[in-house]
Amino acid sequence: MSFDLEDEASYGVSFPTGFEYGPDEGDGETAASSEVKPRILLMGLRRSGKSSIQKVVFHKVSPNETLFLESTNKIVKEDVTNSSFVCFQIWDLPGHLDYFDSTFDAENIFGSYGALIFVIDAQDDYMDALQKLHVTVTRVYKINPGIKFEVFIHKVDGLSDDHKIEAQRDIHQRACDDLIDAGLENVHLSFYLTSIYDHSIFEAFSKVVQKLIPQLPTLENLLNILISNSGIEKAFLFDVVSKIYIATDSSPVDMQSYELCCDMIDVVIDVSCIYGEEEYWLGIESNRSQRNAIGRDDSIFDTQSSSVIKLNNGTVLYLREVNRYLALVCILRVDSFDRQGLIDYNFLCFQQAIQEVFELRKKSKLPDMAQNNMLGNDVQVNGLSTEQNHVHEDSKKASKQASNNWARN
Ligand SMILES: Nc1nc2c(ncn2[C@@H]2O[C@H](COP(=O)(O)OP(=O)(O)OP(=O)(O)O)[C@@H](O)[C@H]2O)c(=O)[nH]1
Repeated sequence: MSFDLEDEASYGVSFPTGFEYGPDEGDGETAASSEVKPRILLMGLRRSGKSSIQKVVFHKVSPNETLFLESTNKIVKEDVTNSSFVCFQIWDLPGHLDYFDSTFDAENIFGSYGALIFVIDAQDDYMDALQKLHVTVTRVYKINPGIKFEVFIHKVDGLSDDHKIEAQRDIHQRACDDLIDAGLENVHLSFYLTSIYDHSIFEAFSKVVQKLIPQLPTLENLLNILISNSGIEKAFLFDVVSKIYIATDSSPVDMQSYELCCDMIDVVIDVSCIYGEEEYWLGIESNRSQRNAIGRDDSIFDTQSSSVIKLNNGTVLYLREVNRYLALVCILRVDSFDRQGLIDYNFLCFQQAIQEVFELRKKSKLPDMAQNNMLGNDVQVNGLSTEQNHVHEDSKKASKQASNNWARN
């Protein structure tokens, strides 16, 4: 598939300042800094790939550069505060330590609202990893029954398709059997096949992060309204820096569409680095340095910016910035794009609705929620805590108000 790039004017591109995570404009204290953030814990045996995952997804390190990463020796904590919807901490927990030992405060490590990602090296003998997974899940579940357990069957790039499916089936079966034997049949584990060498790691991380966003149903709903009124086939709301999609419409996601949208973000970032700011375009050495260079000056940020890529199969990729960190990437037929005015109008309604949901989030009480989880008192309704349900109900109202104005296709 070849890219038919439109003229340079359509690359009115601009991306976040700094390409580093930080509080959103106008957030002040409220959204990012003052609250207890959900926590994503990366666990697994030594050399299973935990640090590599974090580096590739959140630091734009290329997969090959992880080959010689040194073993992590202590818990490494990092804040990811990239938009009002996606604020969390990632903790990389080295594989050789026993966190249930009295030297660690397990209640503190595992007691927060969030997810535990257990990474299993699928290229290695995974029996020890399964044993460790079992011990971890049983202990952590006692401390924090609200935590989400996610299992990454990792490094699958080295396996044939048949092998991948067989590994997933076998690991799933064994892990669930062990839990049933321990009387923990209600504990839910989600499994993902991942590799840092393709988009699967971004896809899996997207799904993990989405589970931590209480407004997800509202965002999905807004995207559904947007695509049905605008003749769009598929739309993703991306966190641009990490290429995690924080929401999509409710039609199924096919990997190829997701990859295309990720590639578009890469193209747009690269072009904006080259043409967005004169002083940088000569000095660019690699993708990474481009990304680091991109936001040293606020001047390349412009909320009006957008990009169009026409593919030679009659499909158009359309990207619009929603706010400093989020971008909407849509896939549509070229004839639907004839009505770009309507799409742009509906996009403004969508942006407005997102803004309102975003305002509501600032008023939410995540610290209380995290506290409740820590004590194991949280009441869960439909997988959302009561506090999350309030946020969801309020944001549903906001999105409904904003979406009344949308134009029909
Ligand atoms: N083939 C392949 N190798 C990977 C993948 N992810 C990580 N690796 C390699 O696995 C090795 C170990 O990765 P690390 O990220 O250091 O592992 P870790 O789990 O953080 O290890 P500790 O810090 O010792 O707990 C590195 O050489 C990585 O390049 C993957 O998806 N595929």
